[in-house]
Amino acid sequence: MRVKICGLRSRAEVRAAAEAGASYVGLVFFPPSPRNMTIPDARWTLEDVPEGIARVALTVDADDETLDAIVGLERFDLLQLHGAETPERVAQVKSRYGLPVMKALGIAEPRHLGVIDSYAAVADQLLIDARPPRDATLPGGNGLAFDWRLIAGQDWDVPWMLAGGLTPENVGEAIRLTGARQVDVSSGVEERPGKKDLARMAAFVRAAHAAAVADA
Ligand SMILES: O=C(O)c1ccccc1N[C@@H]1O[C@H](COP(=O)(O)O)[C@@H](O)[C@H]1O
Repeated sequence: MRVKICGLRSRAEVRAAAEAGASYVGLVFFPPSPRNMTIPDARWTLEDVPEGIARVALTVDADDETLDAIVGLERFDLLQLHGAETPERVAQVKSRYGLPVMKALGIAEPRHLGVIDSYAAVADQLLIDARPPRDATLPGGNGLAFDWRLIAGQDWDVPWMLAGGLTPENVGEAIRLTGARQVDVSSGVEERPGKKDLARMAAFVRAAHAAAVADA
């Protein structure tokens, strides 16, 4: 079981996520988000991440100039594209930067599963998230879950992560229903938007690992 904790905003939060056992730590580069990270602050925030933990940069329909600045920090191992990027754009980003790319896809109904294969053909990983409401400011990080039965028994040609409204309380059931081997959380481990709750991060990782062991 691999856990990603996203929307971290300080070195203390990154350290706590690592100590809790996260396999991925994520920073959000999206100004409307309460978890937004500036490029200069990211360099310092990720200065001493332990070896073996993947550092993820989350962007939303970012242009090349923004991605150049983020990748130029030389701090990231994985790019998470969380906007309306097409499969062509995913392929372009992957080849321009030579970093693995994880494409986030929002689902709410069976018909939304249809596009996933075209992204699996170009992305290194997929992140299956809840589809945000039409009037949402953020395309993710809304603490919104989808009906996990939609993807029960599904698998794709590349590794995938389950996200959307996960919490220490529900992640076990989500793993049991979907068979996810990787899970991602942001708002479910916060004390308020943009501020992580260190005890909830640890509880989340414990619950995810317990469900994976129970499943094995
Ligand atoms: O967290 C954000 O602010 C955010 C902003 C823009 C796009 C995605 C964002 N977060 C990602 O959304 C999912 C689910 O989050 P949550 O656990 O439901 O709060 C997760 O991948 C976050 O990384």
